Amino acid sequence: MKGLRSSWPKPRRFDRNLVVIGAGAAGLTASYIASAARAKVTLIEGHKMGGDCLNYGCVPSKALIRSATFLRQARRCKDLGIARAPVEYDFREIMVRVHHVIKTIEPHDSVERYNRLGVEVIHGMAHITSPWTVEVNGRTLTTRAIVIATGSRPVVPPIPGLEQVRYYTSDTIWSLTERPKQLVVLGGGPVGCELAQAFALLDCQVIQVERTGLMGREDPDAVALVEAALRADGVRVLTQTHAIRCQSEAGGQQLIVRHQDGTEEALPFDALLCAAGRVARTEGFGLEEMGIPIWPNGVIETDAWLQTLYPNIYACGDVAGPYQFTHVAAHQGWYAAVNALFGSVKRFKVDYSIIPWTTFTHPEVARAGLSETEANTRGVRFEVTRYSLEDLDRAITDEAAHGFIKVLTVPGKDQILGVTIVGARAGDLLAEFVLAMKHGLGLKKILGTIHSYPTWPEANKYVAGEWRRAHMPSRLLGWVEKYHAWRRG
Ligand SMILES: Cc1cc2nc3c(=O)[nH]c(=O)nc-3n(C[C@H](O)[C@H](O)[C@H](O)COP(=O)(O)OP(=O)(O)OC[C@H]3O[C@@H](n4cnc5c(N)ncnc54)[C@H](O)[C@@H]3O)c2cc1C
Ligand SMILES: NC(=O)c1ccc[n+]([C@@H]2O[C@H](COP(=O)([O-])OP(=O)(O)OC[C@H]3O[C@@H](n4cnc5c(N)ncnc54)[C@H](O)[C@@H]3O)[C@@H](O)[C@H]2O)c1
Repeated sequence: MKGLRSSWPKPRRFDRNLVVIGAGAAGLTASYIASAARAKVTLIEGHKMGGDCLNYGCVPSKALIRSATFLRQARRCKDLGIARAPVEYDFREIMVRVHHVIKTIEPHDSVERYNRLGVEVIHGMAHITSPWTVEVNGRTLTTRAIVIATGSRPVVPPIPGLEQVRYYTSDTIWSLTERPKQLVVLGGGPVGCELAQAFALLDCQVIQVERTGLMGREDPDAVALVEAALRADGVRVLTQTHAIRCQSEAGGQQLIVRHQDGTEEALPFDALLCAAGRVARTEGFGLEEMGIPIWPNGVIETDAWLQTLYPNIYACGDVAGPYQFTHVAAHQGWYAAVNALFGSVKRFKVDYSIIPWTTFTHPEVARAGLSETEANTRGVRFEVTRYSLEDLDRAITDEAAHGFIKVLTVPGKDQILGVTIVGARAGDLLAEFVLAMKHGLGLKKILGTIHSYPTWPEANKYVAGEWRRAHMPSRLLGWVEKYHAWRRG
């Protein structure tokens, strides 16, 4: 390692303790932590502060989903005893609102806010020129350590003819001002499912094409509920279907797909959304020249401390993997900053033990820890406890009594190995399990906690109750029964 670094001249002194490249969730957190620790830190952003999450990802997608959810509720007003709830809307106005939401959140990630926190922010494309130097806007900054937080970009699959048709990615779909009449969504991951459902509710005819199955990482029971909900909202879901080519003719644009049985079909569209995954941004800013290795899945090779090949260059967020979530990027940002600044004294391995995530379809799917499939693949022994949200009072009053909580525990113990929740408020319900798992609290502790009535989190207590019922101390209960009989005389 030392040898590697010695091929570059080391500055005699450094202008900064840390240079962070990229102002998404990972880079913002890393620079915030560094300035809070009184280090001299510069954050370089080549495009928009807030990165993907604010500008093209979580924020616009959740804002769009909110409008779509309102339309679903209005259309199902009879379920709530309301005869008619006519709604009128303009697609353009909904997109205006999406951008308004971005603008409202923008100050949280702004240059002004970070300047106030003590972070120097430079707008420009950074280029790493040595282990201790970064170039931006023709200036060379010297630094003790570097954090790479350059994120990821959407994959555009190599489908013949794609370049000749009107296609969008999550980077560009937010520029729509007119509703596409027919939208083809390519991909059945979280982006594809969330957006296919939202656009269908906004009265687009949506066809979703997925080469395998929807939401491949999730519990099959959860996926079945989401797939049924997508269909009920009007999405034509085509799984095990391959995109063959795009064609543009006088009659319009088409995606030719091949179904599992080998038949081909032409799907007409006026917009096609590529939601086929995201790939780390690793090119064009010095990694190649520095020989920083990339794993076969495209992310920068890092160790348990997020160090790259060069011990003073760290990577975090989507560019480092293994997850692609805002909260994981922020979590890693803390480790990257702390290890970069204090690693020679004490360093911390990133804790990936309990990673939660939620896909914001309707119903939501929320996960932490192992799924049944993962536990089986890894040979982990487990018991399953299930609670149906159909029995939850609050879900019934909300006319949303669908879904379940599934908890995996160590056989004979209440220790939680994993949780999958499907339902209207799954993402919120998950938080209690994440806290329990993180701090080693078992289902008995959740059962012993008062949950206010009638709330959704009561479901967590009820699933713990199901576990308890299945693990009653039968011998003791036999004695207790005899005791009561004796007391009756
Ligand atoms: C549609 C969609 C919905 C999503 N919804 C969710 C969700 O609900 N929940 C969730 O947890 N995650 C969600 N995600 C994923 C989430 O957006 C990402 O995991 C997260 O943004 C990653 O943060 P990051 O800091 O690693 O990268 P980014 O946010 O991509 O930030 C990287 C930044 O680096 C900058 N940059 C790159 N190269 C350079 C350079 N050489 N010099 C200077 N700057 C550079 C880029 O301009 C960018 O601003 C969603 C993603 C999409 C696409
Ligand atoms: N709620 C959330 O937390 C949330 C929401 C959206 C995105 N994200 C993050 O963003 C990342 C990217 O999401 P994504 O959905 O784009 O990616 P993904 O990798 O999760 O899913 C992409 C899907 O597209 C399919 N696919 C790829 N090429 C295809 C082709 N040519 N034809 C048909 N299907 C094809 C794949 O089989 C896969 O199922 C995810 O990893 C996720 O972590 C998170």
